[in-house]
Amino acid sequence: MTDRGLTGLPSLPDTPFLPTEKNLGLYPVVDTLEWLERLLNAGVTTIQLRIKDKQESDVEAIIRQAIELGKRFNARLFINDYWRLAVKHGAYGIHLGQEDLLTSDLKAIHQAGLRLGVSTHDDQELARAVAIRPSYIALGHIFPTQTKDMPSAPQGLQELKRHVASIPDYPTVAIGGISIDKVDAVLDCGVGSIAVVSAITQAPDWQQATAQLLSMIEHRER
Ligand SMILES: Cc1ncc(COP(=O)(O)OP(=O)(O)O)c(N)n1
Ligand SMILES: Cc1ncsc1CCOP(=O)(O)O
Ligand SMILES: [Mg+2]
Repeated sequence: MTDRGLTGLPSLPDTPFLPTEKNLGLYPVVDTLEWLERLLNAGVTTIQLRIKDKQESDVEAIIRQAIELGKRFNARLFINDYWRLAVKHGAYGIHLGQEDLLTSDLKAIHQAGLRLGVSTHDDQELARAVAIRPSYIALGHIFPTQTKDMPSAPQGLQELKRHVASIPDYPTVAIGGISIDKVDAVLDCGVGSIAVVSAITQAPDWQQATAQLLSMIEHRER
């Protein structure tokens, strides 16, 4: 029998994905080895390499080096999208969106012992994510963002709070348009982690922005 009825996905692992920290803290999402190294040196412990729309052969060397770097810093490095390369090179974890789930081998990822983060935008996607029993669930986008074209409207803080409350056993990550001035309000919704791109990479002073974000988010961690 398949799970297509509930999840639309052909085949799910029999047990949950490996756990990760309940509160993943500050979670920068970056697209180069240079950013990874800078941010790991600045004290970031959860991070994602998100390279878009390249051939696997063009990104394999970068992904391999990123995974080595993550291990050297004992960091939780999630690879976005390129799940085959993440499995091949033994990443800490993988991040997949709803569309990615349709073309990924979740059993292979699970069997290889990688953690899995899944994106969600609404109640239906949240139900599908829960059926997969991933390591964390991302909720977004929370506010308008310039970084990624989003077909749906931002979910806002009220929906974020409701979604977080509905999955108390999962580590949660909020993403999308989260600038430093919005961090406290997002944390008030109960999320364990805040993922950011532009709040760091477009900041006038990325070191100052990273230090401030780390201190605001760690200060609130339980
Ligand atoms: C932490 C986190 N949350 C959401 C996303 C978005 O993933 P996805 O919907 O697959 O879109 P792309 O990032 O692949 O364009 C993410 N990467 N990280
Ligand atoms: C990758 C991604 N997924 C949902 S929103 C987003 C981009 C977040 O970037 P920013 O923090 O600059 O809004
Ligand atoms: Mg994706």
